Amino acid sequence: MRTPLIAGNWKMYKTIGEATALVRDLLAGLGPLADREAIVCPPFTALAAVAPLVAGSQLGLGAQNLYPEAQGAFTGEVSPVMLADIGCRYVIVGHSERRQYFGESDAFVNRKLRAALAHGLRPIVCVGESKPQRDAGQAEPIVTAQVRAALVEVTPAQMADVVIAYEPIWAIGTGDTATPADAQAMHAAIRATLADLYGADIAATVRIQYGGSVKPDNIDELMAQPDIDGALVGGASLQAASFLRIINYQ
Ligand SMILES: O=C(CO)COP(=O)(O)O
Repeated sequence: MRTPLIAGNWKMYKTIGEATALVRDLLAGLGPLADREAIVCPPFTALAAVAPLVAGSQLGLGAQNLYPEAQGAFTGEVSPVMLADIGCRYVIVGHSERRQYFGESDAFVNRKLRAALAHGLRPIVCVGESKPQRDAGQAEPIVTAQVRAALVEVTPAQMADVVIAYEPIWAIGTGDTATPADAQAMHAAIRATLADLYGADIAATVRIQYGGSVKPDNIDELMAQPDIDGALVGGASLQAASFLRIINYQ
């Protein structure tokens, strides 16, 4: 019912030359993807070079951020219209690095998510707790509150295009991944929140990815969990061999 989505978030890595080389390697190594979807999210500067390479291929394209207006005097920003124009289908919103380093609030993340939807992009909205929050037993209320805040004024019909990524902050870039059981518990709590907001039928269709130190050696057990519908992969998406192994999870 839910087609798992494996997404590579390249963050601030890869020149145009490095990006196109990686995409060529991925395309060369990718077998048929019957039961799953795979995308890459390069930095803005590489999108135009990567787009024609992946067009018509099995690899989809996403961006890492957007500004929630179609156009205007917003120096340095990139609009959803521009991302759709360049060939993006997905866009990451609310990554913890943006919340932490660029002060993005829940309300701003919600604006971005709705702007993405309004322009035909599928938002991948990131939620996740910090280590002190987890240690204080607050992980679940914090994450489910982030989900509710991100989805303010999002209609049931629009939920078909929304992807949620649970990324515990303490697991990002640390090698310290959540256990499959802990990740599953949080994914189930997120799905229960979606059921509360939209009903069980819609909640059952929304894809919830796990992110945070996803590697070739832990992807299989993560994907075996019933509520884990894909992965948002940082470091291990920067090399073709490791990302291909993750895409080809068992
Ligand atoms: O933040 C992440 C993906 O958005 C996860 O990064 P790592 O896979 O490098 O931990």
